[in-house]
Amino acid sequence: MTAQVIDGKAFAAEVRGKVAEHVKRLKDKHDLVPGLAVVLVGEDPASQVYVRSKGKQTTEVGMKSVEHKLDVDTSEADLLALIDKLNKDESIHGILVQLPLPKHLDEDLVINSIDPAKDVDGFHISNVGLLGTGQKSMVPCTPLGCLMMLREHHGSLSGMDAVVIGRSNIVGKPMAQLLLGDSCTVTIAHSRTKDLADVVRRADIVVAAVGRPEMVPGDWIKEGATVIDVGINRIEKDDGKTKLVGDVDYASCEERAGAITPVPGGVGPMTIACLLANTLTAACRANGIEEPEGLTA
Ligand SMILES: Nc1nc(=O)c2c([nH]1)NC[C@@H]1CN(c3ccc(C(=O)N[C@@H](CCC(=O)O)C(=O)O)cc3)C=[N+]21
Repeated sequence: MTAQVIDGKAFAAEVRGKVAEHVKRLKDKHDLVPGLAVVLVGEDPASQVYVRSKGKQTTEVGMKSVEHKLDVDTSEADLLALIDKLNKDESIHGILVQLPLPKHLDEDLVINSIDPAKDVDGFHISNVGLLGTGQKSMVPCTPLGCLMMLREHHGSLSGMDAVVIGRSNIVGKPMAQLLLGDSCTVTIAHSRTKDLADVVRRADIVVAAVGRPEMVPGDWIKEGATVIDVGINRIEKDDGKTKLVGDVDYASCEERAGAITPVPGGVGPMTIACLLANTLTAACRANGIEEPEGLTA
């Protein structure tokens, strides 16, 4: 079997189109412009590229984009003061603090100081708890993007066997919650899992989110399974140039899977599209306006 390629880039463009339509409606009907603030501490070049592309896409869908670039040695008190200011700013509906933060800053403390209603990353403990209990929450962007692609491809996920490889708070755990919410039988595997190959071989859906380049070989994949590759790893090729690869070995997995997301052009673009969708959702909720369908879990 040769897998159908799930085109995350095209799907993300569709999602952004939907977001843009709703943003226009908010402006016309309610004179409301959703605003997203992105906070970047330090000058990691990869983060800067990512923040720039978020800012550009935010403006393109008609929303307000604000970037705060802070010095790498910014104090915790100063960062918390900025978040407090953004929490109180009525023109800002979404706040994203780019992770990871420099070592001297307490990530949990910082994330939990964001108003949960503006926590468009869905990382605040209160959103984590709401998601875990099946209540309305802000849903983390990467898992939400994966869920949207799975629903689009399969329709219903009910009763499917799903294996999530990776147990991070930002992808693995929330992904498992979302799949459970859609009635999958969910296994969370990780670096200590015994017989990982056998666990993965049972899966109708494999979500790879470990951050290890090409670690899932094709012979772990059940014939016809759907493979969602969350990894974005920059590796050096033999000729000294670099390229982006995922957490699965694409060439061999593609031969066995029924469907697969590529890297780049898969989960990555959907993550940013979902960030915009979450900002729109947050703006609607903050103003008691009915939120659009199909843009959240
Ligand atoms: N609070 C917080 N929230 C995040 O969501 C967050 C974060 N911090 N820190 C950094 C990571 C990374 N991340 C990416 C999103 C999209 C692409 C993306 O669109 N990638 C393109 C390729 C880009 C390229 O060519 O380098 C693709 O996969 O096609 C990449 C990386 C979100 N992150």
